[in-house]
Amino acid sequence: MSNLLEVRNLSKVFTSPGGPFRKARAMHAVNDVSFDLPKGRVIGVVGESGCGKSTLARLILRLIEPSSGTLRFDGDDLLAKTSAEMRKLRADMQMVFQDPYSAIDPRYTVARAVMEPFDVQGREHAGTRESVIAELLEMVGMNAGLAGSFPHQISGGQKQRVGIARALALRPSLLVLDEPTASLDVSVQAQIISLLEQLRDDLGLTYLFISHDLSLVRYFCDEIMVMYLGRVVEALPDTEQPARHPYTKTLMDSTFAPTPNQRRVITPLEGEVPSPFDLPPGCAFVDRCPHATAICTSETPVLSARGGHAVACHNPL
Ligand SMILES: Nc1ncnc2c1ncn2[C@@H]1O[C@H](COP(=O)(O)OP(=O)(O)OP(=O)(O)O)[C@@H](O)[C@H]1O
Repeated sequence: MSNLLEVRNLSKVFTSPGGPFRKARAMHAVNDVSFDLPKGRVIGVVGESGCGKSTLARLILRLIEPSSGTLRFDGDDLLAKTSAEMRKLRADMQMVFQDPYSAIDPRYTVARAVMEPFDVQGREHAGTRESVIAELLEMVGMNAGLAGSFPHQISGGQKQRVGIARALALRPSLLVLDEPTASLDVSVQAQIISLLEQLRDDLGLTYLFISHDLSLVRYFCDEIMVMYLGRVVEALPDTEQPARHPYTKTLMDSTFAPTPNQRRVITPLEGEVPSPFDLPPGCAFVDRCPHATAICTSETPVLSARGGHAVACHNPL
């Protein structure tokens, strides 16, 4: 299986400017992340709020520029592309957001929203505008009669279907799904997940699926990357693997749900996430880790693999 996406040592540092009473500070929102996404696979990226999931997504689509690292998409060096080349390439790599309508003018009808990618890219489409709109709406399980509706006239689930139709309009091969169901009711969440599964099969799509919800990621994805404060701390080659990183174990223990429509109780992790600006020396998880030993406070563990299962921990389980 060839790789659609290859990410190597990708980092993003945000700096906060200093002032008369404050030093300038740097924060590694994404820190030395490497992975391959083979064509047709679904990799889930999971972690608590602020761990860098959305920043990783935006870096991959080059919506923001990395501080260092390399990105290859279908064999091409993405970072060597000019902005005009990137604009064309973006047709092939699309993003679905948690709130699809945050990026769409509220005065747009459903029809205009799903056709906007053609207008922005100046692309021709096969068939009449009406037939393309009908086809896109059908693809996401929406009645063509809703084409003339405005966002306030349709439900949250329908809005997300419009967001997915928009993302599919130019027939991408990669979809980056950033918490696509997080703002939806549980039953609607399950419908959107099954739509995404069906689209993956029908269109041969490759997904990077970002979520804070490990049970959903385990249900939906082929592989899982667990992020903690900008770093990948564990990469599981399949969803049945037991956790080897104590952080992943805690996330797994605090959730249960064999399917997305059987909801779960989430027990919050104990202890504070350290400030991303003042990372302690050693492992960033040390203050919350029941297995920490002296080395964990002094040496940052590197991600190392055993049988395709990688973990960054001095005392893996
Ligand atoms: N443009 C920016 N400027 C400065 N800091 C930023 C910027 N974007 C993100 N950050 C910081 O980078 C860190 C990672 O944020 P990011 O949004 O990627 O996390 P996340 O895991 O997606 O969280 P959430 O699920 O809450 O969106 C956070 O500490 C955030 O405050």
